[in-house]
Amino acid sequence: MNVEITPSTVTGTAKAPPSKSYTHRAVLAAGYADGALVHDPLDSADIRATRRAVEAFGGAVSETDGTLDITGFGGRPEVPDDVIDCGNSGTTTRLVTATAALADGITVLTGDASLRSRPHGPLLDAIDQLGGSARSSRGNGQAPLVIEGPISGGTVSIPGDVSSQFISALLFAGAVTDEGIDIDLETELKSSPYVDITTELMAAYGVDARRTDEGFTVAGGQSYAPGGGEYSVPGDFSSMSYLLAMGAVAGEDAVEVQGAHPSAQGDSAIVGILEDMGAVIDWDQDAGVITVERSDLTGTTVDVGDTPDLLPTIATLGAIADGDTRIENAEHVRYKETDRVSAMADELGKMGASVTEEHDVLTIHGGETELSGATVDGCDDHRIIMSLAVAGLVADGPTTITGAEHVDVSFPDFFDVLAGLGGDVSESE
Ligand SMILES: O=C(O)C1=C[C@@H](OP(=O)(O)O)[C@@H](O)[C@H](O)C1
Ligand SMILES: C=C(OP(=O)(O)O)C(=O)O
Repeated sequence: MNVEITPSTVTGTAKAPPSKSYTHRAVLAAGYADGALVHDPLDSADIRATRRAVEAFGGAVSETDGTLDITGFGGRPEVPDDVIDCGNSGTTTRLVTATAALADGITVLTGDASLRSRPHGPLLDAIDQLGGSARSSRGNGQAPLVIEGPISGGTVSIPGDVSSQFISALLFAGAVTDEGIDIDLETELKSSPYVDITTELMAAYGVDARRTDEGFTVAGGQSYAPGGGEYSVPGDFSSMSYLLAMGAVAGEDAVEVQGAHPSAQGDSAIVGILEDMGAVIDWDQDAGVITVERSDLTGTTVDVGDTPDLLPTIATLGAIADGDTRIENAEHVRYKETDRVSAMADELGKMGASVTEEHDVLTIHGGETELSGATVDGCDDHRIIMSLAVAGLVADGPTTITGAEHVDVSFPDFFDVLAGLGGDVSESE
C-alpha cells in the first residue's frame, strides 16, 4: 500500500496506542506464569508474533473486549512442534530465544527478511556459556536460529552495545532457572531504559532482577504471577513521538495526546527534545496528557544512546527546524528493521533536506531548503514511514510513501489517527 500525504494542518485529541515494549513483556511474562489477564494490550503484527510464541511453548491466548486472557506454561516451556515465526519483531526473537533455552529440546526461530538480517550472535554465545546450544543456521549470528536447552543458569559475559534485548531476554529466562543468571557487561549498555522496562514489568509480576556493578543479576527459582492476576499496559511514547512532532510542525490549533503516564520508557525524552527545539509543549503527568502547539523549531543536539527509536522522529524535526540538528551515539540505530541512520538520510534527502551521515552521527542541516513533496521509500519500516508522514505534512507538494502498511508493526491505525486530526491522507495499492 502507498500513502499520499498532501500538505495539511492537524488539530485535536488523539490517544496514544498501548506500549509495544510493555505488551511484549506482559504477554510473555503471562506465559512464564500460570496465566494472567493483560488489559489494554497493543494489537499489532509484532505482538501477534509474541502471542504465537507463547502458544508454541504450550500456553494459550484468547481475547475478549480488549483484554488478553493468557494461560501460561508455568516457567516450563514445551518443545514447540513447529518453527516459530517471529515476523518482523526483534523483541520477540530475542526474548523468545532465551525462553527456548529453557525447553528440554530444540526450538527453531525465523522471521521476515529484515529480521533475518539483524544481529543475534552475542545472545547465542550467552546461551552457549550457560550450557545450552544456540546457533544461527547460516553461521552468521542471524536467524534462522536453532536453540537447544535446557539451561540451568550461571554467569555470562556479553556486550551491551548491540541490543539491550539480549539482557532483557536473559533476565526474563534467568528468573525460572535453578541457579539464576549473573550478567557481566563487556561494554557500555545502549538502550538501557528498555532493561528498566523489563525489570519494572518483572517486578509487577512478582519477580526481582536488578543492576550490579558488573551488569545485572536475577535469582533463579522465582515464579511469575502479576498482582491480582492482571496487568494493564501503559501508552507508547515512541508512537506518541509522531503525534507530538506533527502537532509541533503542523498544528493549526493545539494537538493533545492522551495516555501519556510516566513509566520507564526512555522515549518520553521526546517531550524535552521538543522543548529544547523551541516547541510550546506541556506534559500534565498526573492526567497523562501532553499538549503541543505549532512552533518555530531550532536545531539541537541529541544523544540517542538510550532512545534509538526516536532517531527517525528527531531527523524529521531537524529537517523542518532552523539550523543543524545533530543526532549522536546512533550506531545501534543501524541494527533495526532497516538501517535507520542511512534510511532517514536517503529519504529526507529525496525531499530536499541537506543531511550529513557519519557512522554514528546524523546531522540534518535545517533551514537551508524547504522540504518538497517526493516519492519516498518507507523501507518496510514502521518508524521510517511514520516519520516521513510527519515531514509530508509540511512539504511543498504531495509526498507518496511506499509500503506504508508496515505501520501495523507498532501503530496499526496511524493513518486513521492522522486523518482524524485533519491530515490529508489517501491510500492506494
Ligand atoms: O526491548 C525493547 O522493547 C526494545 C529495545 C530497543 O532495541 P535495542 O535494545 O536492540 O536497541 C528498541 O529499539 C526496540 O524498539 C524495543
Ligand atoms: C526496533 C524496533 O523493534 P524490534 O527490535 O522489536 O523489532 C522498533 O520498534 O523500532
